[in-house]
Amino acid sequence: MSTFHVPAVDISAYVQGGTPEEKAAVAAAIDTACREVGFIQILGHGVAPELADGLASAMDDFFALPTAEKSRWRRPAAENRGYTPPKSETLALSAGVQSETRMKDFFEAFNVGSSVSDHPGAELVEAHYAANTWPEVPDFQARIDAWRAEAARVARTMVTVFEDALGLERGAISRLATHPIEVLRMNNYALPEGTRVEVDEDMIGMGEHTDYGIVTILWADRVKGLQVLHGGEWHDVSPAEGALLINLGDLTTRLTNEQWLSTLHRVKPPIVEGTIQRRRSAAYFFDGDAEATVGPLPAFVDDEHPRLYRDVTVDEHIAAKLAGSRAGVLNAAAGREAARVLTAGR
Ligand SMILES: O=C(O)CCC(=O)C(=O)O
Ligand SMILES: [Fe+2]
Repeated sequence: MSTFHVPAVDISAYVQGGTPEEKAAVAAAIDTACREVGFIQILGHGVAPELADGLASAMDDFFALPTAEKSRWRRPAAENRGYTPPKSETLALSAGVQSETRMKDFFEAFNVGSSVSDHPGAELVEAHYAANTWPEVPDFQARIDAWRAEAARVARTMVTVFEDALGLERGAISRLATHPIEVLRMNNYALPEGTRVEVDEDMIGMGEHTDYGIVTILWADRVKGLQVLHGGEWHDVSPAEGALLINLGDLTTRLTNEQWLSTLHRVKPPIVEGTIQRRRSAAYFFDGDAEATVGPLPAFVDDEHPRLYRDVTVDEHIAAKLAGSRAGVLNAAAGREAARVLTAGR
């Protein structure tokens, strides 16, 4: 393929308190990366490597359990929590793309997120803040919560960088996230031992989609499989040692009136000796307050740049996306994302 690279940006000036000049250089690099790619490797994020080890080992412990045990932790499609067995979700439907021939995505996942009890006193659209359930795996919750807290910190730092990079006043985006919908989706891409894969045509770990919210903080192991769409072609991405990937979600596309685009991505783990090579990732989605209204910010609308999106609540937007991925209802409101998918090669 081509010489595509995911840009790498060291954000330590924002993490450790750099000079205004150092911060301006980071913000400028993020602006370029967001305009050109929308997927970035972040260095200098300050997350201790042991926390990533803890996350990965917690995932290994859970996904190694027998299917019947894992299935005890299934939750209704309307609650984005708990265990998702393989082939129960179809991410392409969240992006408004119908896929008639292809089987459902083969990833399995375990989801946790912020709950009503995390926001005492706030008036919440409760459907987005369901309680977590925790499997009986020793230290599972402690390992996951330690990661989640740091992912949340990095997400908030990125929002500050975004505000600077876009020339917005502080708070222009963060005011939309005072009690944000947050989900950590831990993904395991594996087929039962001995499953032979003869044709890879329809074999998709996770279908093409854009993430839904403001920003995603993505930990991934270094097995290939993640692909991003750039310049009409799919490109493999794996993070450098110690880097975290971040990518823009659709709410940021809407806020910036497409100055910055949420990047389409999908997962096709490698086939080695006739079977899928196991791969793991954990996506932390930072999605904004459910009742907040999101539309193009005034700074991005003028005669040459008419509004491309009507105002929506985060609730409305996320619910339509989740109905696509989790409940199989094609998201008719994702016309602009679907158009981008359809112009891409498969
Ligand atoms: O597995 C990956 O690297 C990406 C996962 C992803 O895109 C998601 O969970 O939304
Ligand atoms: Fe994603």
